[in-house]
Amino acid sequence: MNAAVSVNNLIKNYGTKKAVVEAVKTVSFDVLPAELFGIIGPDGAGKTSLFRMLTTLLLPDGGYATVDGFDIVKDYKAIRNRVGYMPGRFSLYQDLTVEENMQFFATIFNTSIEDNYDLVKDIYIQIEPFKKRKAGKLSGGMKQKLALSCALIHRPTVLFLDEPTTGVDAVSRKEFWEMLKRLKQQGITILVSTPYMDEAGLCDRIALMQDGSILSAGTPQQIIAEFKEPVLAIKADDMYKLLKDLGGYALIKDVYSFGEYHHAVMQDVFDETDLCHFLERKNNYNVTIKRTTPGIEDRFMQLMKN
Ligand SMILES: Nc1ncnc2c1ncn2[C@@H]1O[C@H](COP(=O)(O)OP(=O)(O)OP(=O)(O)O)[C@@H](O)[C@H]1O
Repeated sequence: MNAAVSVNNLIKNYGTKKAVVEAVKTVSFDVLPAELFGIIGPDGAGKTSLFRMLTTLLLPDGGYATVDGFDIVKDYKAIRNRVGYMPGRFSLYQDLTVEENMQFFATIFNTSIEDNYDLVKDIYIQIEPFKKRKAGKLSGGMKQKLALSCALIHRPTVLFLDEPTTGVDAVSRKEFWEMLKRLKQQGITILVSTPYMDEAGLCDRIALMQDGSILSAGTPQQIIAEFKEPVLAIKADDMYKLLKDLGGYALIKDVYSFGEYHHAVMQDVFDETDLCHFLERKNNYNVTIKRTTPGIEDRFMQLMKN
């Protein structure tokens, strides 16, 4: 099957020769048609630079890529007609109403809301009651739905969503991912970037990105399976002291905060009772230790430290 997006050793640098920022460093990956592909990485990882190159808004400094079979440099006009792009910020005209924003984006692409209503209906219906309201006066979740509707109005084959759920409440985030699943079922290829690890599991495949490089790519299950060491979830009354003390235990390879627990990556052979006694001797109170299944975040931490 031909890839919907094919990225080969793509490079983006900013700045001058003296002070170069290597935002994207020889990145390669493929996305299949109708795949939901996530680029997962913290702020500054290079996600926006990558998306802006693939949507032809930024020229690469090296490598090449195709979107829907078209070259991102030579065939930029064809690509612009085929992709939908929802940037992290500023994609809407705040002074235009919901309806006017939709009409504006439809007009740019020489189409109309009516022509493609079936594609955006599910999403647009939720904001239609506010169609006379200015975009600037919408809640975060509603802005996000409007931005997605605008990015879809010309029926793109590939959709790029740059951190679409940043600053959006938990319920709207969940609804948003359900919308993405439905769009995928309609055959749209979706590339979505996010700093949230919990969203990685909702993608068909993901690439973990940091400092301009892809550290690992595959299905969420494949990435989790790369993590081989045993992990313990540990908590006590004073979590700060606990973290420091865990760092001094010989059989712990790595330890970091993880929600209400700390995660300790253990050597293959260890004894939980011995660890508990060690922590109690150091005056940690109400210590709880339990074996836990590693997730994508654990693998990311491991890759970042290597
Ligand atoms: N126009 C620019 N000039 C100089 N450096 C830039 C420019 N744009 C981005 N950078 C730098 O390139 C690196 C990658 O930034 P980029 O915005 O692509 O990452 P990101 O993963 O999308 O992060 P964020 O969510 O913070 O935007 C960062 O170090 C950033 O400071």
